[in-house]
Amino acid sequence: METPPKKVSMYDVDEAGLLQSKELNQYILETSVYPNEAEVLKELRDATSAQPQSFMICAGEEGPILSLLLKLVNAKKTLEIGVYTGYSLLVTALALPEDGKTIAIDPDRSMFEVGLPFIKKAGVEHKVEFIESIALPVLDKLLEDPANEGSFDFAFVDADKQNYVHYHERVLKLVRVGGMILYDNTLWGGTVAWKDDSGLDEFMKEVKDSFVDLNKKLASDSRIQISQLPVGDGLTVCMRLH
Ligand SMILES: C[S@@+](CC[C@H](N)C(=O)[O-])C[C@H]1O[C@@H](n2cnc3c(N)ncnc32)[C@H](O)[C@@H]1O
Repeated sequence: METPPKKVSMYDVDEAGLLQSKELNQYILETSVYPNEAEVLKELRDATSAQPQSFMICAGEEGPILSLLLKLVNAKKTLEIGVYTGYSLLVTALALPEDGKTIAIDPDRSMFEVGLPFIKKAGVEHKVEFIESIALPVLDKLLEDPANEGSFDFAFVDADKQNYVHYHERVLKLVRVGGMILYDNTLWGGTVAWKDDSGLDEFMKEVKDSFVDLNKKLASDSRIQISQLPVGDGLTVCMRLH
């Protein structure tokens, strides 16, 4: 019997990313990302590379766009779903004003502990409130207090991809009109455009289907304006319109 071809899994993340050109990806990193990356962010990225699931860290080229958008909306109060070792969290904390605050939710505190020394070193620990939990109950708890509605300027969603569609309804209530929600990985390695899924393992296929569904929903949601960027693994930027 023939051995079946290996299915594409989360561990097969290609360094070339969506560009499918390692050289071009490297060019972008070396030309515009790394020269402007804070030293402490570089250190956190290096420390994360020793972790067995280091592919989970957000793409280097996402840092600048995250920071830029946070500053554009004058973000002071933000939300992050999916912290891992805290790269995007540290980018956020560095972009917030001194009295800014970010609520960061993740059920795995051990990985946050890997990044915490760098957050402390950067002098931004006072801007971070880490909540050790899965996200949905925390969002529901926040929404129990009407004062939280429309009180966030910005949200970055980067966890538990199959639940993005459920996060959307909740996060949209928490973010103010004119505020932004960023959804990471929405092009899922380019697989959202694949006609034939037979090369994907079960998890990749399940997540692909949820992104195909989410992408359609976001594109037809009249409460937001979106731009889907081929940055990193696909980043959908949404602005709340009303
Ligand atoms: C892709 S990583 C986040 C990467 C991070 N934003 C960064 O910049 O490195 C996903 C994280 O989501 C967390 N996670 C998994 N399920 C979750 C859930 N239901 N709610 C919140 N976080 C969850 C995992 O523990 C993991 O740390």
